[in-house]
Amino acid sequence: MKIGILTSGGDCPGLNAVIRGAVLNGIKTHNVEFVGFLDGWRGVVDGDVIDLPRTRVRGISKQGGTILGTSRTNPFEGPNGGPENIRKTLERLGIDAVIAIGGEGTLAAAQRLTDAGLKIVGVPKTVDNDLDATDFTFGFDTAVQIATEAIDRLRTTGESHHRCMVAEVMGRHVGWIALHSGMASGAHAILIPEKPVSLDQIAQWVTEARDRGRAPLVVVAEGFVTTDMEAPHSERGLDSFGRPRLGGIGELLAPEIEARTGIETRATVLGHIQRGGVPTAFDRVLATRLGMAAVDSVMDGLWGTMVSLHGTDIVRVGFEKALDNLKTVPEHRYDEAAILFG
Ligand SMILES: Nc1ncnc2c1ncn2[C@@H]1O[C@H](COP(=O)(O)OP(=O)(O)O)[C@@H](O)[C@H]1O
Ligand SMILES: O=P(O)(O)OC[C@H]1O[C@](O)(COP(=O)(O)O)[C@@H](O)[C@@H]1O
Ligand SMILES: [Mg+2]
Repeated sequence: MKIGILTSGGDCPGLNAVIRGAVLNGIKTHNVEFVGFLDGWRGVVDGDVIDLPRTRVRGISKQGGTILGTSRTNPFEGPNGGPENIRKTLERLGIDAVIAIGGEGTLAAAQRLTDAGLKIVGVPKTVDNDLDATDFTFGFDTAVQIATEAIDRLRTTGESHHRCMVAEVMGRHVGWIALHSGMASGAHAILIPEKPVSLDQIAQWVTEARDRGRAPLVVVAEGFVTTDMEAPHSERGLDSFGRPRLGGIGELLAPEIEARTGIETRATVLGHIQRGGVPTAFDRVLATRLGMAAVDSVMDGLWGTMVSLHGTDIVRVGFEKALDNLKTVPEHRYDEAAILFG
């Protein structure tokens, strides 16, 4: 048996650990061969693969990024796209099954291809931690760790200058990274997409913190909107899948906070730093287990399912469960964090 693996959509730390986990379990337990598709669905559509012998995955679980490359190619587009062409390409390459590692876009594509009869198993990937039907995704813990370290640094310079510091973190639709890094770093306000807040409320939290002698710290997710905004702030056009590129809400908030509070305010965007570099031990273990479990799912013929973390167990769930809803920050988690604001 030969399994093809791909990594697709935005990268995040832990992708290589998934690949290694899959290859080692496949070779040691099931005696299967592996190839890797280069650059996500692009490699599937073009039949662009590399062999993945055990030597190729040696020591990679601590490496950030993905040794296979990634892209936002739509597998249904182009002269070689679509299920029939892909089926022929897989047959030509002698590939029996595919493991697709990706987020909601990748899994939506995988679901459509599985519905058309292709043999695909998924591994959930999102640094934002917004996929439903899995408790955590690998990469999230690393992003929170990186963000927390960066915010701790902003804190000391903010304190020296008696400034308000605004740290902007990732989070297109959900505020998990902001919630966790904000709570870990003792933020005086955490602003997330799920909970629009007025500028006056933000200014009040900032003023309260200053009045207690603190240098106010605000953590904001890129997808946050104030109660006066209709859509998340976007100033850099669209990405290759046609979605607005977010980022810049921190710079928008800083002068508003300064005007309302009289406190000198600076904004910092953490950006892709949150997605780069070595994964934490937690993410390496989670990613390795998911990769191993994905191969077991292939051996069991569980097409159209993904492996997922449920408590401390790795379980199997249908793609539709993951795609039905976004995993947003629940009200009670926000309310709990808000006790610490101001
Ligand atoms: N409904 C869909 N049908 C087919 N392909 C899709 C669909 N949604 C997204 N894709 C493709 O899935 C890939 C990854 O999507 P994207 O949302 O960028 O990343 P992620 O998998 O991280 O969510 C892209 O190649 C995109 O073209
Ligand atoms: O710059 P890129 O690659 O378009 O990605 C930016 C986007 O990716 C995200 O990090 C989400 O990625 P995930 O698919 O891993 O959740 C968003 O927070 C951000 O808007
Ligand atoms: Mg996505």
